[in-house]
This record gives sequence, C-alpha cells and structure tokens, in this order.
Amino acid sequence: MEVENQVNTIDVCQVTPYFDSSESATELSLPLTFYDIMWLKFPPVERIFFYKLTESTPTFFNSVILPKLKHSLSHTLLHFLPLAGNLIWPPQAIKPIILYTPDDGVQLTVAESSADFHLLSGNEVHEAADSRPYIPELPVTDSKASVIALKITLFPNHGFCIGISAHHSVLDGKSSTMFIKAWAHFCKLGDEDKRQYPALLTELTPVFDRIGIQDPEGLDMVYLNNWLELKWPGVDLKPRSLQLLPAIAVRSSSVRATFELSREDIKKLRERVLANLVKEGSKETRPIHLSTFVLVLAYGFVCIVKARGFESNRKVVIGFAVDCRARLDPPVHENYFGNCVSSCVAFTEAESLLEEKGFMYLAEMLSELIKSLEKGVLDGAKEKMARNMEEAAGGAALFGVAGSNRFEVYGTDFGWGNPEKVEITSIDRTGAISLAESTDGKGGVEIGLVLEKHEMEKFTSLFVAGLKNH
Ligand SMILES: CC(C)(COP(=O)(O)OP(=O)(O)OC[C@H]1O[C@@H](n2cnc3c(N)ncnc32)[C@H](O)[C@@H]1OP(=O)(O)O)[C@@H](O)C(=O)NCCC(=O)NCCSC(=O)CC(=O)O
Repeated sequence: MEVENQVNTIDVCQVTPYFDSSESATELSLPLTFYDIMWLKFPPVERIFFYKLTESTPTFFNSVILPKLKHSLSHTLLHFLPLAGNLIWPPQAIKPIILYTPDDGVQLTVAESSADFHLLSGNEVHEAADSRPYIPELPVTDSKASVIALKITLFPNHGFCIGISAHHSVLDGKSSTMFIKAWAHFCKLGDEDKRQYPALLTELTPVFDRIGIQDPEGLDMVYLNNWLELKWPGVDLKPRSLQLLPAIAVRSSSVRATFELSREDIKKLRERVLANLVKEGSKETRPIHLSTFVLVLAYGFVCIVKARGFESNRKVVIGFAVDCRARLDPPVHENYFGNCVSSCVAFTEAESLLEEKGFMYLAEMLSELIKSLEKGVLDGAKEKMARNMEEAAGGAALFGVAGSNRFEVYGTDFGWGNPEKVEITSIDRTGAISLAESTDGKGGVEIGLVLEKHEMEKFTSLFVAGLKNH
C-alpha cells in the first residue's frame, strides 16, 4: 500500500506570543536541570494529531481553521513563553539555558496534501515514511536550537493535521501534551476576531519554577559530561554545540501500524499472570504490580521479540520513562513544565521472552521494577546511567516507550472534534513503541509500532493469536 505523497508548502511563518497593549514582552530564561540535560542531544519527539473534517475545503481552511489556529497559538505562547524561545549556550555558562527574548517565536509551516488521509490516520499497516512530510524540521544550529516547530497540513475535504517537533531537552511528554491541550482549549473557546480568550484551566497552567528540583549529587554535570565525551560513529560532535544526534533515516521497508488492547483484553492478560502465580504457589508471598501499563508492555514486547526473530542469547534492554513529579520528596508541582522524568530499565535475554511463559516473566520483571521505585525514584541514578550506556554500546537490542496511556491525547479538541489519530512519528527512528489511551475512552490502550514489513506481518499474527488462545 503506497500513499502518494503530494505535499505542497503554502507558507512558512513565525508565530510570536501575543501581548495586548497592557502587557509588554520581557525576557525569560530558565536553567536546564539534570532531567533536561539527560535528553540534551536526543532527536526531537514528533507527534501528529490528525483531525477528520469533511467540511475542510481550502476556503474554510484558509478563512476559518488556519486563522483560528494561528491566533490561538499566539495567545497560548503567552502562557508558554519558553516554547517561543531557544536553547542557547552562552559563552560564560557551564550549561546551556532556555532563553525567550521579545520577538522570538515558533516556526509554523502550512501545507496542503493530496495523500490518502484515511490511510495515514488509520490503524492499518502503511509505509512508515509516509508520515514524514507532516513533521516540521526543528531548526537547530551549533549555537541555537528551537524548542518546538509546528506544521499544519490541509487534506482538502478530508481534514487537517498538526505536526509538532519538540526538543526533548526542554519538555517531556506531560509538558508537551499540556501545551497542545492549552492551545486546543483557547482555539475551541476563544474569539479570535476580538482576541478574547477564556482563562487557562488550572490543570493546563504550566509551572516554570525550578526551585523544587534538587540535585545534591550533581547529576546535571554527570549527564552533561557524558554527552560531551560521547563518540558517535561518523559524526563530529563539536564541544558546546547544540546539534542533536543525527536522526536515523527511515528505511523504505519500514511500516507503521497501530494495535489496540481493549480493557477486556487487559483484564484477561492480568488473569493469565495471576493464574500462573497461583499455579506456582507464589501469589501470597509476592504482591504484584499488574497495571495496565505493565501488561501492555509485557505483551507488546514479547510479540516484538518473537516477530524480530532474535537469537536466544541476544541481550534485550527495555527502558521506559517514569514521571517523577509525584514521586519526589517533597513532590514537584504536577504542572511542573520541563522534564521531570527518569528512566527505568529492564535487562534480559531474548531466550526468556521467547519461552512459553515469556509474557508472565516480563510482566513480573516490569512489576518488580516499578515497585522498586518506591525506594526512591532517583535511587542509584548515576550508576544506572553508566550501565545503560554500557549496554547500549554493547549491541543489546534496545526498546523504549514513547508517550503514555495517561496523557489523554484523544481529548485534544481544537473545536472540530477529537483527533482521529494521534501518532508519535519519531518511533520510526528510535525503535520505541508508542502508547496512548484508546480512542473510545473505555480503558483500553493503543500501541504504535514501526517494524520491517515481514516483522509486522509476524507481529500481527502473534498479537492476534496470543489474545485468542487463552
Ligand atoms: C512509571 C509508570 C509508567 C508506571 O505506570 P503504572 O500504571 O504501572 O503505575 P502507576 O503507579 O502509575 O499506576 C498504577 C495504578 O494506579 C492508578 N492510577 C495511577 N495514576 C493514575 C492516573 N493519573 N489516572 C488514572 N489512574 C491512575 C491506576 O489504577 C493504575 O493501574 P491501571 O493502569 O491498571 O488502572 C507511570 O507511573 C508513569 O510515570 N507514567 C508516565 C510516563 C511518562 O511520562 N512517559 C512519557 C515520557 S516522555 C516521552 O515519551 C515523550 C513524549 O511523550 O512527548
């Protein structure tokens, strides 16, 4: 299945925060914390929000949709000033900083596409590279990196999509989705002609204060030095350059698809693990954290390892982000804007996952890992980072998780309904799976995946059969 990619750029502009006459633009700078520096050179996180709208004629798009989106974006940026700024590294500073100065803004590209909206925004298997034209390039040079870039594309009479490219060193998934939701809120309820917008909801109001972020071990410099010492094949990583690690090109044989585990499927998977524990006589002695997240990851990754046909002795490393906001003592504000995630990593060998009880094994392993966070979410962070880098360099198969089943991205309504699909495009380069809550809001989870075509075929049959067989 090939999507004919005919995407024409209509406009590239800069959207600046809108200050009314009573306010004036002032400079704002934020230091990078160790949570931010952990992601300093990671390629951007890219999402596409697809909106189905058959009334979206070019006239309606240009006279209603686009002006509304642009004006509300400008208003939203007033509340999220760091997003309109840049990452810079002042000559006298030890670490880069985020700096907004008056007249800074976000690069917005507007385009029109004649590609198949239905296929792009659907769950079915399609070429991974087909999504790329809807993602804006994040402007980055040695001395300056944009925080976000946006691209709005019209599919005449089918709908439109909003692509966002976000610098992971400035914002994590919670912050990034908070911004998009705030923008949607203003777009839906504001009157752009009168420039009148409702108050920002408390749950979408960002908190920029870094005071609550403590770093007694000096992890910021540990992580920064790791980046500065990093060697990357074929790349000249200049000292103090803000260039990101090169994004791996998407292979033409890679395909993308979305799979769903319903609330019922998840319940059955949970029962399967519990039944196995009872059989092994270990239920009472070992309380187990069998959350939706654990079950979805265990089921998904076991199917992936099988589909990819790894040798049994291949090392497998599974990493996922942990939101530290509520886990710190004292906790950080739940709307803390920036990065406040640490990583949690499971080390195993393919053999354990390929066995009949591979799913139970991984579910128990992930459950133990999440329970261990209770000891302290940053416990042994320095040593863990060193081990992760060692394993990454040692040829292990690395698997990550992007997004979350808790971000409620499917409620992001700009005024023309909820999204048809929210895709994390960047998994085509990172090899991670992406998570989102199911569109029906009934407790299911959606898994986004990019694999080679033959692997995807195998994954599909394993995924479907594994749910039926028990
Ligand atoms: C570490 C975790 C993944 C572990 O998740 P778990 O679901 O296993 O564990 P948990 O303790 O959070 O929740 C356990 C149970 O508590 C309840 N529960 C807890 N919090 C809840 C909430 N906010 N809403 C609804 N239920 C909740 C549920 O019943 C859940 O079980 P049940 O679910 O069965 O009902 C998570 O706590 C976490 O930190 N998630 C955020 C990860 C994150 O920020 N990822 C994005 C990284 S940045 C990134 O990737 C880039 C980007 O996205 O842009």
